[in-house]
Amino acid sequence: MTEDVKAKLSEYRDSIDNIDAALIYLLSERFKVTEKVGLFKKKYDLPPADPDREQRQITRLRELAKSAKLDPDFSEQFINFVIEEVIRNHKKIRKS
Ligand SMILES: O=C(O)C(=O)C[C@]1(C(=O)O)C=C[C@@H](O)C=C1
Repeated sequence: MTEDVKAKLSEYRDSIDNIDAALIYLLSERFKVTEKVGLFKKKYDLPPADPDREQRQITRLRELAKSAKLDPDFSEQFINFVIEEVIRNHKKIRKS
């Protein structure tokens, strides 16, 4: 690798590191809110999962992904992955 190539790759990676940090902070904020939702659902005896809400989120995010030139299937997989973890947390809170 030439010095120029190394420098360019390092520049791209610095940018990736910043974006990854932003994603972690955003996810952390999302999970702080969903923890409140979990406690709220426990208090009012609401079910951990709401499939209708999930479907609306998926539809909305797929549209947003298209306009952002991101793969809508990837976006759907990503939000499903996050929601799965939220539901697991809601169930834990419910049992606590
Ligand atoms: O909106 C809710 O009811 C939530 O519990 C939050 C959330 C989400 O993470 O977005 C999680 C589980 C539900 O199935 C739907 C959405």
